Amino acid sequence: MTIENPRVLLIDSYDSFTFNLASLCKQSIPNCIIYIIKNDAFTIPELLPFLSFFSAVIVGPGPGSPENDQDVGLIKDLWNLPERSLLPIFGVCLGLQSLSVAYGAQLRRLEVVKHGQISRIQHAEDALFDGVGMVDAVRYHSLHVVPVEGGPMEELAWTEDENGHVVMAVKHTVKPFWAVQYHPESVCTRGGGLEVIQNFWRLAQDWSRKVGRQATTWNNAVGKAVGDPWPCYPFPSAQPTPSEPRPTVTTAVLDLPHMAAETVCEFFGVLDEESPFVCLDSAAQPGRFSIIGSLMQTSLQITHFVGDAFITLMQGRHSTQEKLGRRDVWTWLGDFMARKRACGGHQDIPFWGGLIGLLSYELGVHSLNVLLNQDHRKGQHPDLNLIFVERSVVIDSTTGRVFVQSLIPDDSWIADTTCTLLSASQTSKSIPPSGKPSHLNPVVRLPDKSLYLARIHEAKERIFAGDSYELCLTARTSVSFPKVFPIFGSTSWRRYQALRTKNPAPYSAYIRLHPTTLISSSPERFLSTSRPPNPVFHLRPIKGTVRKGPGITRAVAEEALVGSTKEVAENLMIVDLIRHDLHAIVGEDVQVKQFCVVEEYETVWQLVSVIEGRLAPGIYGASDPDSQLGWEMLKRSLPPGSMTGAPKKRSVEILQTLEDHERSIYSGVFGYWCVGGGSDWSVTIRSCFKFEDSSNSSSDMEHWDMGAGGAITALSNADAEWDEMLVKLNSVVGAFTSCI
Ligand SMILES: C=C(O[C@@H]1C=C(C(=O)O)C=C[C@H]1O)C(=O)O
Ligand SMILES: NC(=O)CC[C@H](N)C(=O)O
Repeated sequence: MTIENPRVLLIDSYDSFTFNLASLCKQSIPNCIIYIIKNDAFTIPELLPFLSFFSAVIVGPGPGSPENDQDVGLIKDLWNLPERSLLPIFGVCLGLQSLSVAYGAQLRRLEVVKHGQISRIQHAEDALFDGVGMVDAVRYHSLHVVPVEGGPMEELAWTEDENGHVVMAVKHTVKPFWAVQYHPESVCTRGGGLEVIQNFWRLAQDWSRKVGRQATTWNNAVGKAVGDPWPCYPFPSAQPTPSEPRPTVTTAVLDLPHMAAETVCEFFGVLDEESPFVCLDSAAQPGRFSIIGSLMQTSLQITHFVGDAFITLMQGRHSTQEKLGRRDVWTWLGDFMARKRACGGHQDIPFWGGLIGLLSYELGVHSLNVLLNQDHRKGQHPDLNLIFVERSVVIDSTTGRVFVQSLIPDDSWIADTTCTLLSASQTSKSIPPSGKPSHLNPVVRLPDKSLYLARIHEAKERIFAGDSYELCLTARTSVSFPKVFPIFGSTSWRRYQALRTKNPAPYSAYIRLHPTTLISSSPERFLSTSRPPNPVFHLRPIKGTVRKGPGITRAVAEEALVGSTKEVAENLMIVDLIRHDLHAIVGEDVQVKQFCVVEEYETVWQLVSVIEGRLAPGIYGASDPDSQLGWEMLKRSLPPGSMTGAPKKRSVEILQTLEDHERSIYSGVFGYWCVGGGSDWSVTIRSCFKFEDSSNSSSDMEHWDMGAGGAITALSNADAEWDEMLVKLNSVVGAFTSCI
C-alpha cells in the first residue's frame, strides 16, 4: 500500500492572510499538500463527497461576522457534519467564532478592538498547547465569543486585557474540532504558531487512528473540483521560449560623475510638451539609478481601459487595436515581453530597455474582482499606459557612471549620444535651473474637512463591526493655474523640477504619456523583481508617518513611530498582508528582511518594512515562467496593500463606498519592465497628474489632481488623520504654492 501525503483543505474567507496560514501549515504538517477553496465555492452538500479525500480542514480568518451567512459561507455548516463525514478541523479567528457560535456561544463586540496588536496569552496546558511555553500572539478581531457554560466547547486559552477575559482558544469535547482566536500565522506571533499547528496535526492523527479514519486515495476528479494545490499558477498562454537567438543590448559606459538626470532629460527633448517622455528619477536615497528614455516617432505606446476587450497600440499618430481574446491584459503583456526578451545588457544596471509607464488603482481593483463604483468611474483615461523604450540612459548615482544603451542593432545613436553627453559634461557641470514655485496664484481645492472626518468615523465603524482591520482612506485635491505661454517652455517639466527640488524622493518620476502626465516624488517602492533566473521579489511598504519640523529628531520620530502601538500595528498589518500576497505565488519562501524601521525623507519620517520572496526551484515545473510570472505577481498583488488596508478585497469594497472619486493614477503604480526580465514599480503617492483632454485643453486653466490619505484603524484619531493627510499633501502642493 502506498502512503499518500496528507492533504489539507484550507477554507479561505476572502484573502485574510490565507496564504500565510497555508505556509505555516506546510511547515507544521510534514509533507502535506494544501488545497485552498473559497468559503462560497461549494455548499456543504456539494463539498461532502470530497471531504473523505482530506486528512484535515483548516478554517481561515476573515472579515465580517460568523452570524452573517455571506461572510462565512459553507463554514457555518462544517460544525454539523454527519458522523460518517467527520474529520479534524482547526479554526482561526473567524473560524473559532463560527465554531463557538454553532455550539451556543454568544457573539459580542470587543470594547477595545485589537488589530495587529500583540497580547500575552495564558493557556490551560491542554494537548493543543503541549510544549508551548509563553505565547505572545497577534490579534485581528473586533468580535469575540463567550461560550455557553456546561456546553461542549472547552476553553483552552484566554487573555486578560481592557476587555476583561477574552477567549483565545477552544476545543470541542467530543468532536475533533480545535480553534484559536489569535493569528498563529502572523509574523509577530511568538509561541503559539508553528507548535500549535503541529499539536493540532498530532491530535488530528490520534483521533483518526482512534476512529479508524483514513483519507480516501486521491482521485483526479477531486483535483478537478477543488483545483490545483497551493502554490499554483495557470500559464494560460505561456509562449514557448523563442528558438531564434535573443537580441543583444548594446551599451556604452561613461564616467560622468556630475551628469544630472535633468540635463539628460533636456537633451532628450523633455521641453517639447507635445512628445511622450519618460524619466524614472532616483532623486534621493535609497534610490540609486535614474532611467531616462530617448523616445522616437516609432516608439510603441500601449494603452488599455479596465473592462475593454482590447489593447490599443500607438506609434506616432498611427493607432491600432488588438483584441485580447481569451487572454487578460496581464497575459498579453507577458506574451509581449516574452517576444521582446533581450540579453547582453550591462549586469550592473537594472534596466536595459523595455516598458515604462503607469497603471491605475482601478486596474488593481479590477484584478481583485471587485466591481468598480460606477458613480465615480469616469474611465476617460487609460488605466494602463506604457511605452516601449528602445534607447535609454541609466545614471548610477553611486558610481557616477552613465550607461547609454540601445536595443536597435548597430544603432549610431549610441555614439552620437555619447559625444553629446561627453561634450555637455565638459562645457557645463551645472544642473539646469530648477523650476520655482509658481507665482500664478494657484487655486487649491482641498477635500471637505467635515466630510473627511465623517468618513473616518464611518471607516472606524466598519472596523469595529469586524469588516476590516485597517482602511487606507484617501481623498482628492486639485490645483489649477492660469495657463502660461509656451514661451516659458514645458510647464509640466518645470513643475516637476520644482517638486524634485522641494521634495527629492527615491522614486521620483516624470512620465508624459498622452493623455496623462505624472510628476511624482514617491518615497515608496511597491514591487521589484530581480532579473531571472531565480528572481527575488522585493516590497517596501510604508505605514506610519511623522511630519519633519524643528525638534523632530530621529529619536523623537522613533519614539512616535516605533514606540507607538498604533503605528507599529498599522505597519504590521500591511506586512502580514504583503506576506500573504507574496506567499500566494512564490510558495513558502517569504521573509521579512526589515521590520518597522524609521527612514528619513525630505519632509517626513516614515516607518518602513521590507519583505522578500523567492521562488522555490522548479516550483512551476519545466515551464519558463519568467515573463508571465512577473506580470502575474503584479496582477495578484495590486492595488498596493499599503494603499488599501487589510484584508484587501473587503477593504477595497468598503473604500469604494467611502471615497467620492475614482483614485485613477493616484494609488496605482509606475515603473518599468525590463527586456532582461526584471521590473520595478513604485506606489503613485506624493504625486500629481494631469490629463491633456477636452477638459484641460479647452479652458484657460491647467488642472492637476493629487490624492492623499492614510491608514485608519480602530486607534485613529480623526483630527490627527486629517493633519497627516495634509502633511502628505503639502509635500506635493508645497512645490506649487506656499503650504496649505
Ligand atoms: C496614502 C498615502 O500614503 C500611504 C499611507 C501611509 C501612512 O498611513 O502612514 C504611508 C505611506 C503610504 O503607503 C499618501 O501618501 O497619500
Ligand atoms: N481575523 C478574523 O478572522 C476576524 C474575525 C471577525 N471579522 C472579527 O473581526 O472579529
